[in-house]
Amino acid sequence: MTPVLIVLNAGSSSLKFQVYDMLDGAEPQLVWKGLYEGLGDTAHFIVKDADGTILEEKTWVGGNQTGHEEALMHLVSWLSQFREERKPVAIGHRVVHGGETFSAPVLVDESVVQRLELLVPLAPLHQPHNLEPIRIVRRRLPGMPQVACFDTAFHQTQSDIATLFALPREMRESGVRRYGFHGLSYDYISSVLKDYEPRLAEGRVIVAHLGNGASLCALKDGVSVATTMGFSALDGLPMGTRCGAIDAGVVFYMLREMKLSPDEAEGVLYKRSGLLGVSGLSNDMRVLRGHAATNADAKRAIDMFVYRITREIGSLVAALGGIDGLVFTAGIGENDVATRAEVMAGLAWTGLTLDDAINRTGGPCISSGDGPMAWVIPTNEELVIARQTRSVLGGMQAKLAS
Ligand SMILES: Nc1ncnc2c1ncn2[C@@H]1O[C@H](COP(=O)(O)OP(=O)(O)O)[C@@H](O)[C@H]1O
Ligand SMILES: CC(=O)OP(=O)(O)O
Ligand SMILES: [Mg+2]
Repeated sequence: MTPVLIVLNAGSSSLKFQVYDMLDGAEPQLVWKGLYEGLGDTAHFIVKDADGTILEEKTWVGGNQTGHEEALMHLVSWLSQFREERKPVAIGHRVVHGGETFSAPVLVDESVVQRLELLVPLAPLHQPHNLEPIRIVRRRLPGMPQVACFDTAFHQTQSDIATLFALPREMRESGVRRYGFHGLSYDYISSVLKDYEPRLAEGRVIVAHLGNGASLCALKDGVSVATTMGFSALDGLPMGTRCGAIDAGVVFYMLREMKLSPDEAEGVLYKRSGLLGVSGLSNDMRVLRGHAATNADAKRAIDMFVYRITREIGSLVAALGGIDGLVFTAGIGENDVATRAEVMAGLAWTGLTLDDAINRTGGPCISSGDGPMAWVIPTNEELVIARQTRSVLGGMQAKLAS
């Protein structure tokens, strides 16, 4: 019987999962991956094997019959058909915010859950949904070890200066500082750089995680020295529906002059801004690209996205004192040929030169010449969660044995 790890990444209406074989000493091996989406409404389940072959699909019509709890229990029952071969031994979760308290993955107990709940206001779009399956598992599968893996933890290597807001000291002391996110993705990219180009693993590399959420990270010798997201996942680059960095004065104007409540203002910044807000059309780059030739607002949204990425990369080049490599990853970074080409064009001053033909075929190396290199590297946040979960469990077993 092979022990397996379940990796969960829960969103507001979706639950992504992956199942990994845990063989002694080897990298966790992906066995199944799948998704529940449309939770709370018309829910859809799909599961594939490691090669991407669809094993099963199912749709439920039934509103509150198909929430996160039902999805999780359906997953447990789906897995039980393989109980002769594979036994779940732990669950690893993506938790977006670890705050000041958690600088590494942690075994979940009641006090951990309580401390993570305090961070909900810092990541309202993510944290409540990340915590929900943790609570459900504690109730429905008591005794199942759970490990929380944080998007913030990878950035703990940053200097005090890089994480400081220019606010009064007592604010910093109460945890108001830059944390940074997408750390599970940056951890993965950092871990595979040597397989793509050994020089990058020791160089000055900027990783562009461009998905529905988007940020940049400056890596030196594989560790984070600066990033565009700050206190919350609202900072930095504009995103699918989030505004990215804006003048804090805009928020006061919304509250005082436009008479928005704090909740309404938060809704505007998190859910109605970014590519969606500027285009008035969609948060999805595929849709915007499809309309850009005929719809000026779609084009404007894309141009703003590219402009801001290019500017922020310039800022990280300064933080690193130069650039040896640029990596594109996540939904847009991995798939949108035109975004990569446009960002690269804006960075010609760094010596980055695009190989147009290779960019069209997806890379992996999309640069030419002797200057800095550019790569397309698919991210794998779930594998990092599996690695971290296993290492926490290993530590726990070692403790029990001693
Ligand atoms: N083929 C594609 N071409 C261009 N953009 C794409 C493509 N596929 C996905 N995307 C973009 O990637 C986004 C999803 O990225 P992803 O990294 O999966 O985000 P998240 O994990 O935050 O949901 C979509 O909203 C869309 O903008
Ligand atoms: C932290 C964050 O923005 O995550 P996502 O990209 O999944 O929205
Ligand atoms: Mg993501």
